[in-house]
Formats: sequence, C-alpha cells, structure tokens
Amino acid sequence: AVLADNNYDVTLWTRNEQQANEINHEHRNSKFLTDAVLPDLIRATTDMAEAVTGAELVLFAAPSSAMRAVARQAAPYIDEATLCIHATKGFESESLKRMTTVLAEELACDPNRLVVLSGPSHAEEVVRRQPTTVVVASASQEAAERAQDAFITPHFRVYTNTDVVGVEVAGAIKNIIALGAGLSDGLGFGDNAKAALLTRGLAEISRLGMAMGANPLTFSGLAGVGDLVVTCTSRHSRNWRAGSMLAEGLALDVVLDRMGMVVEGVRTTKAAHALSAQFGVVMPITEQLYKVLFENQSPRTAVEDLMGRGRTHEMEELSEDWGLHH
Ligand SMILES: NC(=O)c1ccc[n+]([C@@H]2O[C@H](COP(=O)([O-])OP(=O)(O)OC[C@H]3O[C@@H](n4cnc5c(N)ncnc54)[C@H](O)[C@@H]3O)[C@@H](O)[C@H]2O)c1
Ligand SMILES: O=P(O)(O)OC[C@H](O)CO
Repeated sequence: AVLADNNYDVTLWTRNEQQANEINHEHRNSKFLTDAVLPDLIRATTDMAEAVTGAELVLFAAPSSAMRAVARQAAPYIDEATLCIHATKGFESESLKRMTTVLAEELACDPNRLVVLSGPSHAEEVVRRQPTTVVVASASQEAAERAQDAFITPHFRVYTNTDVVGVEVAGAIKNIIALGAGLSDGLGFGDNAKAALLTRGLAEISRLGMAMGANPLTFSGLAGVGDLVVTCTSRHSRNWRAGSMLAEGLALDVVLDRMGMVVEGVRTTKAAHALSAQFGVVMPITEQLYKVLFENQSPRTAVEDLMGRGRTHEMEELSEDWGLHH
C-alpha cells in the first residue's frame, strides 16, 4: 500500500487463489487486514513469474520459515538490476542464518543489492496511513537510498542505515521480549514489570547483536528501541497476544492454532537460545522463555528465576556489553 501511494504498480504474490481474487475484485484482504481497503494499484497473482519478472524491486515478506523456499521460487525471475528488500523478522531455524544471508544464497546476488526494512510498523496501522517510521539497511548506502526513495511518503518516514546485522538481529529478538511482555501482562503484572522486560530485553538484544558484529548504536534506533516498544505494548502484536494466551495456561500448539498468523518469537526463541550458546552471550529472558515454551517451565517460576538472579552492577555490565571502559 505504501508503494502504491508512491504510484508504483504493485503485484502481490500469494499461494492462495481465493485471496488473490478477493484482492483483485474487492480490494480487500479480509483474513489479514480486516476492513482495510487496498489501493487500486495493487493486484495479486499466484504466478511467481508474473509477479517478479521485470520488477524494479521485490519485497520479500514471507515468514522466516518460508523465506528460503519463496526466494528459491522467485530467483529465476530476478535480474541483476532488481533491488531485493525483505521485511521478515527472524532467523532460519536450523542454520541460524539471518534473512539477508538466506536471500544472498538463494538469489545468488551481491549483498549490495539486498536491503532489510524493519522498525515499528504494524501492518494494521500502515495500511490506514497512520504515521509510521522505519529503517532500511543495506551494506550499500546507495541501495538503502533506493529503498528509501521507493517507500518514503508523508505517512511513512524511512531512515537509512548500513548496519544490516544490527537491524536484522534487533527485529528478530524483540519478538521474544514481546512474548515475555504478553506473558507478564497476562499474569497480571504491571507497568514496572513491562519496563523491566523492555530495558533488560534491550540489553540482551544488544549483547547478542554486538557479538554477531552489529553496531551498538543501531539498538537505540527504530529497529531496536522503536520496534521493541511497539511490539511489547501494541494490541496489534501477535507475539504479545500469544504471550498473554500462554499466561492463561493454554498449550503452545493451541495458542499458535488460535492465532492463525505467524508468531515469529516462538521459532526465534529456539534460534536465539542456540545463538546465545554459539556466541557465549548471556540472555536470561530468552533462556526463561525457552524453558516456558519448550520445557514446560511455569511462567511464574520463570519470573522468580529472573528476579532471583545474582546481584549485578548495572554500569559495569552495560560497559562490558558496549565495550566501554567503566
Ligand atoms: N504483520 C506486521 O505488522 C509485520 C510488520 C513488520 C514485519 N512483519 C514480518 O513479516 C513476516 C510475515 O509476517 P505477516 O504478518 O505477514 O504474517 P502472516 O502470518 O500474517 O502472513 C504470512 C503469509 O505468508 C504465507 N505463507 C506462509 N508460509 C508460506 C510459504 N511456505 N510460501 C508462501 N507463503 C507462505 C501465509 O499464507 C500468509 O499469507 C514476519 O517475519 C513478520 O515478523 C510483520
Ligand atoms: O505482530 P508482531 O508481534 O509479529 O509484530 C509485528 C511487527 O514486527 C511490529 O513492528
């Protein structure tokens, strides 16, 4: 919808014929964006060749679990001039690869043509043209600026960044913290607990990100603090909603079934748990979420464990995380 507002002819690709028909004939996508009217310049197809051939830019927005398969399908129709952007927040499950790595492999393309678009941007608000700010990051500033030009509108403000690792890690890990925020709210805890989760969550995100090569400044930007705040506090967040349902005592598979949309934080918890071991990074909130989701730990015990951790000197810990001298 943002691209259509900038007068691009937009072709959406979907596997679902009925959904494509609804978009083309009624300009609606009722399952995912109830009530929103889509711009006329958007049309949908189930034919990948039709969607991608000759496109100036391709935006991948599949769930992380489907990114490789979707990119593989699109690859034959993408040429060297195409700018490839993704808006997916997660890692590949087994390989623990970031999404730009998956795209670079499948599209056999130069990282300078790849861009990640991230930041606080619930689709429900973007489609209503409510003020939204995002960041586009690429190894190439020029590619990031091309993406900025394509997406920027009076309602959708786009910042550039060249820290692809930081933007991707921040966008993925905030979903774990949002699951935690939903659990906390669902258990009846208050604003103090949520502020603690956000603050200590950001420390955890930054710690892993820096170990993976990110620039620490990215975490105080839109992909970091910005997306963390919106996902932990918005009623639109699927991760937050899934966390609050878990607090009601529902089993994980029941929660995922009821959501009917991707809850990236679940797979990301597993991936981040493995990454924290791989990079030797302490991630206490992720650790507790992992136990709640996959080892039947009760959420209340998880909170007790977090609150009962060894005493810490805040400034010493943050200095070490940020590589500063205390
Ligand atoms: N919804 C948002 O507001 C929002 C905002 C920013 C980023 N994201 C990110 O975008 C990604 C997708 O999220 P979403 O909200 O669109 O999820 P969704 O669950 O609402 O929709 C996912 C779509 O992908 C399709 N899909 C699933 N597996 C597929 C496959 N193997 N091949 C082709 N299509 C497949 C589903 O049928 C569905 O149409 C996630 O990584 C999410 O974190 C979402
Ligand atoms: O609905 P969620 O929890 O997947 O969050 C969507 C976006 O990442 C918010 O920026």
